[in-house]
Amino acid sequence: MDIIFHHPTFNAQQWIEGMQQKLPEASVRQWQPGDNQPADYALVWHPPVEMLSGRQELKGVFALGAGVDSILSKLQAHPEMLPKGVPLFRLEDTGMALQMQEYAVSQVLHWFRRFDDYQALKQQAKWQPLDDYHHENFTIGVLGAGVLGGKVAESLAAWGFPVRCWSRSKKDYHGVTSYAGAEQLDEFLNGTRVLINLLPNTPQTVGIINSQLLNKLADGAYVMNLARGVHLIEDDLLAALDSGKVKSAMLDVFAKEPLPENSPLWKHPRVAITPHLAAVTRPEEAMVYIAKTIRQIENGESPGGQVSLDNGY
Ligand SMILES: NC(=O)C1=CN([C@@H]2O[C@H](COP(=O)(O)OP(=O)(O)OC[C@H]3O[C@@H](n4cnc5c(N)ncnc54)[C@H](O)[C@@H]3O)[C@@H](O)[C@H]2O)C=CC1
Ligand SMILES: O=C(O)C(=O)CO
Repeated sequence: MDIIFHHPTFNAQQWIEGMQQKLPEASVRQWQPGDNQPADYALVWHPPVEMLSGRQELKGVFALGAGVDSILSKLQAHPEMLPKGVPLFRLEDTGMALQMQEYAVSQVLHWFRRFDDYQALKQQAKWQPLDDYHHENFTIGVLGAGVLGGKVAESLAAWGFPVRCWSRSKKDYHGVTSYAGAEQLDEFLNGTRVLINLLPNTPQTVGIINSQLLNKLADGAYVMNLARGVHLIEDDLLAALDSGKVKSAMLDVFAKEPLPENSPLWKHPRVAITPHLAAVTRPEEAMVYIAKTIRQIENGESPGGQVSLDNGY
């Protein structure tokens, strides 16, 4: 079995040795331009078109992340990049759900205990106890309730918050009220105080967090974007912050990354920023998952994690 690997920043040696150890029967190599030797599987992130095109022999391509939008958008321009019938897999959780839970829970608690307000008071050297917030007025809505969103929703429910989620089909997460489809989006938004985005980037979800949507949230809402920058219209968020409709935002992803130095988001006192690291690929967990999936394919089983090219995620 031959496996080719390409990632613009990961330590290739670590991945080659790791995969080799988990699949001793495999021969794993870093793909180099001009390498047309056969391969059974490809492990990729931002793959060059020539790495995959024409490789009809592939039994699977593995995206080394959860979101496959960058691969699918490249496929639009170069459909030959994924030969017909070759399945595309993505990482499902592999340690990312815990990171998303840490990120979301810590930020929700920060807002709920009004640490943002106390930080602002501290700047003015003001000793001023504020009214408590109450769980019943702190409904959390998770947009996108898949592998990551579902776990984030459940972990916040465990802290006693009313939690709801929105997805394409109904979900059954412990302590979480499920809303599904475009027809239930308004109901989901009505009364949501904290909006957390974990949707995939698809033509249906681009620009979904816009003025219209923000105006349907509870007054003084909080917004956390952990999915993709294209989901959020940044000017609409700034307007909602300035009008007071949105109290604060925590953003990990941006329309343009790195976020340009002249973006007004940097200077906004009620916007917090992290540089797209809410959840990163953990090599060991990812390699265990990929090796297990490869074994399932080799045994003729149908593994999970296959991307639906029709749905775009
Ligand atoms: N900021 C970061 O560091 C990271 C961000 N991500 C982002 O998180 C996203 C979610 O990852 P997973 O939970 O693994 O994906 P997933 O595919 O398991 O879940 C996606 C969810 O969105 C829902 N959905 C999709 N299209 C919809 C639509 N049109 N209307 C309503 N619901 C819709 C699905 O029903 C599903 O519940 C990734 O696509 C990626 O963009 C992932 C990892 C790290
Ligand atoms: O896995 C993903 O989709 C990511 O965004 C990683 O940063």
